[in-house]
Amino acid sequence: MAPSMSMIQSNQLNILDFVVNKCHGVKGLSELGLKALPDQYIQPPQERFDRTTNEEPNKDSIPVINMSNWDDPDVAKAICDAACKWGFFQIVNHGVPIRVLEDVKDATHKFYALPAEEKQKYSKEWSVSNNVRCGTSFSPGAEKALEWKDYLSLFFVSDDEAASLWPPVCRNQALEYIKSSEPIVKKLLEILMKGLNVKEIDETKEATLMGSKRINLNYYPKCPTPELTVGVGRHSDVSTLTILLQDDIGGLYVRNTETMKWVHVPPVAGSLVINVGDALQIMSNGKYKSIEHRVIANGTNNRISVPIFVNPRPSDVIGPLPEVVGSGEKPLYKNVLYSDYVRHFFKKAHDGKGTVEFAMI
Ligand SMILES: COc1cc(/C=C/C(=O)SCCNC(=O)CCNC(=O)[C@H](O)C(C)(C)COP(=O)(O)OP(=O)(O)OC[C@H]2O[C@@H](n3cnc4c(N)ncnc43)[C@H](O)[C@@H]2OP(=O)(O)O)ccc1O
Ligand SMILES: O=C(O)CCC(=O)C(=O)O
Ligand SMILES: [Fe+2]
Repeated sequence: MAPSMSMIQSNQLNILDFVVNKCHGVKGLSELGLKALPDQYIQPPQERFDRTTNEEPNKDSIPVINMSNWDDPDVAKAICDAACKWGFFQIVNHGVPIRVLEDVKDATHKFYALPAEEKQKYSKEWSVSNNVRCGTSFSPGAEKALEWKDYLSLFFVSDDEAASLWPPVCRNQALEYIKSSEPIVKKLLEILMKGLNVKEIDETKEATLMGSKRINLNYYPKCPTPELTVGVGRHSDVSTLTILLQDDIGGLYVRNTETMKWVHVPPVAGSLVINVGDALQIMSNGKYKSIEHRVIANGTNNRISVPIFVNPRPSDVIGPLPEVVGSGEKPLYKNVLYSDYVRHFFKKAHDGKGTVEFAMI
């Protein structure tokens, strides 16, 4: 039987079964036209976002950096400064064609427009590979309150694997976005490494910095009571760098670690948001910051975002780079197997900056 509003009101609908197991996601819930948020999504008061108390009043903003002259020392300085202070910046004139960005946004909408039964083929239960996973919230089994977000997560192994396993409606667009962002990723890492006195990125270092990639297609549907829930709870990414494409709706907030208030990352047409992840914070011995961020739920609009997580390979051991701690600086982090680190991240609910404690000395 197709679910209806009255089934929800009379508690006949098993929300978790509908959203998680049947793969309708929160998009399916939103499209039922709910007037009230199901209890499972009600966050504790301290995790809700109240603009009057949480938002940075002086509108301090993360930098927008023009990459057209990427060899300019001022550009390199702006990038390293932003990575130290904010852990976040936006880039424009980055060399990724606007058409590629538009195509991957369209493809994201097309994927989420598929019937639930089609999306279910990629769910944890049915997917033929761990590298392809459609889900909702973050870690529903570990969360006290769910997050108002659906996702498709694609771990890139090879073009051949993507061709056979990734959903046809978004496969080529996701691959093209990954491929065409590679030059800017390399350039950013080269600049950031120079800032740490790493003169050359040899093959081993390149693999540890950017040897694996995961792309997520995130969907945040319109929410009946957005002030009671979150799109994504407070977390830092476990990547080396994240390259995030957002649409024009807005809602991503970054922690200002000086004031502890939250700063909005406004959509800038044609831009990409770059953030430092935990792996780079660890490798840089804390010089570059993997900053806490969150996404609010929206009562009026559906929103999408498409992050590419650029990571070490799962089999890499990461720790402070010898170039950083070689001159006697005290290491803040121990060496950890990257897949252990990521598994630790995925097995708990979002907990702000909690994950990095796993690697602290
Ligand atoms: C989804 O909402 C998110 C996601 C994020 C992500 C931020 C990032 O920075 S992602 C970059 C992570 N790096 C990598 O993926 C590269 C390294 N990968 C690995 O080492 C492995 O793929 C692995 C992650 C360790 C998984 O290994 P494996 O043992 O083969 O796989 P499983 O047994 O299936 O997974 C273990 C555990 O993790 C959960 N999980 C796996 N993949 C995902 C995923 N893509 N999204 C969510 N959860 C995932 C899986 O359910 C398992 O948990 P169980 O409790 O079910 O056993 C930031 C913010 C967000 O809101
Ligand atoms: O949707 C966004 O703007 C950010 C999503 C995010 O933080 C993530 O997927 O790790
Ligand atoms: Fe994130």
